[in-house]
Parts: sequence; structure tokens; C-alpha cells
Amino acid sequence: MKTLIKNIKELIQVRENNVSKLSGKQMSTLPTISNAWLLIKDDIIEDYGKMESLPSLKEVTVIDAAGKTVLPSWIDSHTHLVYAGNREQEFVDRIKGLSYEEIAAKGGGIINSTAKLQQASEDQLFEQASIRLEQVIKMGTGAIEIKSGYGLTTEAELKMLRVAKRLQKHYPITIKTTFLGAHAVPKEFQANKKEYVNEVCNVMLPKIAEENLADYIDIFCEKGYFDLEDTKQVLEAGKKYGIRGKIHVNQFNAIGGVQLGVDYDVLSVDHLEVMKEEDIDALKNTNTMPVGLPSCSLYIDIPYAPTRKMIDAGLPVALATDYNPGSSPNGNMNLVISLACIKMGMTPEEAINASTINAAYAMGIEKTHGSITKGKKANLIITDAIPSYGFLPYSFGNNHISQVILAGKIVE
Ligand SMILES: N=CN[C@@H](CCC(=O)O)C(=O)O
Ligand SMILES: [Zn+2]
Repeated sequence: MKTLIKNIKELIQVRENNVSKLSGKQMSTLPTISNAWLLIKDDIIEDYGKMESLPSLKEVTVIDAAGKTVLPSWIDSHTHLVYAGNREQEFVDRIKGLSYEEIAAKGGGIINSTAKLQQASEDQLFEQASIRLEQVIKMGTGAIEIKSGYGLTTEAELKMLRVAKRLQKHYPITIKTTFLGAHAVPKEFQANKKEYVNEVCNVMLPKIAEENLADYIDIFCEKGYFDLEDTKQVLEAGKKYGIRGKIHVNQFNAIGGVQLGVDYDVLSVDHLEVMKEEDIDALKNTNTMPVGLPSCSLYIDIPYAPTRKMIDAGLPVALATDYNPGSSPNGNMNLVISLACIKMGMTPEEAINASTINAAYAMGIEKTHGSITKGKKANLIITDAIPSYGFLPYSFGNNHISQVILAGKIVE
């Protein structure tokens, strides 16, 4: 089956030769073709060019994109999309003056979601997550990473990951899964955190590896959660099963987790709201992608990751939503891109590169996603008629997506 998109006002993020990631100054270039066409064969981008060069094609479905912009779909490399219920009460607590950390200390936070998740059946979780997934697809997300981490028992962690795998069978969006058993210390292990970390590494992980439920392994490396020694143990255990790390680090405190992550060649270090000079230095010339999560900063009112400084220091940067019930109950990548421009000093070019190519790298799918390149997956956004791609972050909070194509098909 072939589909032709013609009369595209501007085709964005065109990379003839695939690049795996963009660093520093490279992030300020966003290659485009104006007055373009793009041909899809089955689920793959077959060809593209300027309208003058459009070959005569038979038996193709035609989409006329006059006045519109076409981009590769957004890639959301950090989410906790599978969760049970919500936490509006904590939202009110924060309005009344409690901090995210204070709410967690009085039994709210991750542990609150854990109680809800343990009670929910796999079908209930699937239903709730499906609604969220359908919403983010409509908002232009074409690939998404989903973490466990609200189960905190073997049974409940497996349940979360099975739901994420089931979503992949039902939806055309690309999904990668991450085992985050070390997200918080459950109540029953409060007096013996080490025992819980052993459980994560020696009981949960072997089962997850056996069922092939996780592409990556994660840990919340933070004061009051898991320290450097725990992080080392979890990353070491992942290594034993050939599962690479992607870690939550430097959200509230810089305790050396970035350097440790780099030492373990983790695919990404995520959050980074609090960065020391040495953390930025540690990331230079490594394979580790720094990931900023601006909706989390907005929502719980904490500093934004200093991505401007990081890009100026020559680093690559990716952006993601951190969609979760506590610190970012929102999976809108369009908002993330706007916030990156408004609050983090990133240009539209940098924010779009960070949400496509670099985000694909942070999910390990850069060979097949993240740019308009022949042979890549036809996961695309067709915008409304807009004056330029810069209008997307500029017109923050508004929806300018007209159609979404996933695996070569229009999502109805
Ligand atoms: N910081 C750790 N984990 C999540 C928040 C989880 C929650 O509050 O439920 C995050 O990435 O922000
Ligand atoms: Zn997170």
C-alpha cells in the first residue's frame, strides 16, 4: 500500500543520511524542504522531494497537505504511563504549601500510587493506560517509553510491564519498556532498604528478564530514595542480563549519580534539574543522553534542567514528558517543546531536535525513528496550516495537529 502526501508547505527534520544524535551547536540546525512531497510504502518512508520532482505515481492514496507542515512524530523517551487512579489530593496539598518531598514523607507520592496499583487488575490498568495512550497519540507522539515502578512487588511490577507489552500489541505506536523496581522503598522494607534492593536485583529482575518484559532498567538515584551504592547494584544486575540503564538522577540533589551512570554507559540520565559543573563535564564525549523533563518542573515548581548551559557546553539534549500521576500528569510533547523554549532558553530548532532525533536515541530507536529519512518508520505529524514550525512552540498550549500517521496509516 502506498500513500503520497503532496503540496507539503514545509517538510521538517529531513536527514538524507541518518544521524544518531545531535550535540551542542548541531542542535541549532533543523533541515527542511519547502513545497515537498513524501511517499509512504506500507509502514516506511519510501521517498520524498520537492514538488517539481514528483514522479507520476499510480495506485496511491493521496493526502493534500497544502499550507501544512509535516514532521516526524514526537518521541517521548520517559513516561510512567501505566498507573492506577490519580493524585488530585496531593495537588491540593501542594497548593496549600506542602512540597513534593514533604508529601512523599507523609505517605503520599510514589507510595500512594503503589497502593492503588497493587489493587488494580491487569485489565483495569490496561483500560486506564489505553485512554492515556490514545490521547498522547492524538497529540503527535509516535514512540513512547513506559516504566514500571508503582508495583514494588514482583507480582505488581510484572503486572505493570505486561500491561505495557499488551499496549504494544493493540496500538501502532512504538513502545519500549523499562523496569523501575527501585523507584521507592516500599513500606514493609523501610527499615531494611538493602533487602529491597536485593529483591529487585535477585528476584524481580530474573523473572522480568525471563519473560523478556524490559528493554531497560531504571532507578531513582536520590536522597531519601536510593543511593549510589544501590544504583551501582541495580546497574550491575542489569548488565548481567544485558539490560542497559536509563536513570532518574539529579532531580533534587546532585549526589554523583550522573558520573556513576556514565561509568555504566547508561543510555540516558533523566531529570537533571540540579546540575553541578562536574555533572556536565562527566557527560562530555559519552554515549549517555541527558534528558530534560520540563513539565515536571512546571508542575511541582522546581528548577528546570539547565539544558541551555548543557548545549552550550557541547552536550546533546533530549526532552520528554515524564507522564505520571504525581509530578507530571500530562503527556503532551507539544507543551514540553513550548516549555523548553519559554523556560529553558532552547530555540525551536533545538527543542524539535531534542524531541525527535535525540529522543529516539534516548529510547534506542534512532536507526528507525526520529527523522524524515528513507527507510525509517512512517510515523508522522501533519499540522494545521501554520506560518512556520516556530509557530508550534510559540502558540503554546494550543493544538495545531491536523492528522497523525502511525506505521504508514492515518490514525482515525
Ligand atoms: N522522580 C521520580 N519518579 C517520578 C515521579 C513519580 C511520582 O511522583 O509518582 C518522576 O520521574 O518524576
Ligand atoms: Zn520519571
